[in-house]
Amino acid sequence: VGERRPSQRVIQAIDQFCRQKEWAMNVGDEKGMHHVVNPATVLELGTYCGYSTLITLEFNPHYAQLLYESTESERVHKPKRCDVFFQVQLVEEASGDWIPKMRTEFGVETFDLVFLDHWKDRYLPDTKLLEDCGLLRKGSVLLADNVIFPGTPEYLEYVRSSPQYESQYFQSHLEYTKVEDGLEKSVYLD
Ligand SMILES: O=C(NC/C=C/[C@H]1O[C@@H](n2ccc(=O)cc2)[C@H](O)[C@@H]1O)c1cc([N+](=O)[O-])cc(O)c1O
Ligand SMILES: [Mg+2]
Repeated sequence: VGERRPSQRVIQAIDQFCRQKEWAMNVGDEKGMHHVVNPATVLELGTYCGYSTLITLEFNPHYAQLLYESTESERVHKPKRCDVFFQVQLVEEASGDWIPKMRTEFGVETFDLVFLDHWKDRYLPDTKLLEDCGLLRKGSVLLADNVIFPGTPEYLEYVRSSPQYESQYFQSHLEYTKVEDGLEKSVYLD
């Protein structure tokens, strides 16, 4: 068990603070994302404090600044290797505006993993946008936080009833609490 990477120490400090001092809406250490296959191209919708970030969309300049400081990454278009294993590219825009630009602005063909953790009423429209823009391929994984609390009923209904997805619920708790919540993992079948 080697020395924790700086980013892991930051995560540990965030979890400790949110458990002991002040709750915050990070996906948290219990739900986590550990059961998701090892992705190469990841889109995160909703950076917040950068707890779980890779290519991430955030339009609140305050949260965006937090990410720059915690990962020494530069502003969008000048991706900087902020860790041995991945680049962080932060887009300070609304998901609905920028998903259609992912191919032209970043040369993304398709995403291996999309982590949905932004406004809950954006999960469904943004999923349909990703489909319409051809940014999902056979096997792409949508991982959605908060499908129980605060809840994303329309999104859940869609991915669970659509023949285009194989969907699975990972029961857990709302971060740092005993309230039920969980992650929905939906594999795009194309
Ligand atoms: O509301 C929640 N999350 C909304 C997150 C929103 C984040 O996504 C960004 N964004 C970026 C791009 C956009 O297009 C829109 C928003 C916003 O600027 C914010 O940083 C939430 C709430 C609870 N809760 O217990 O109440 C628990 C959770 O785990 C949650 O995730
Ligand atoms: Mg969340």
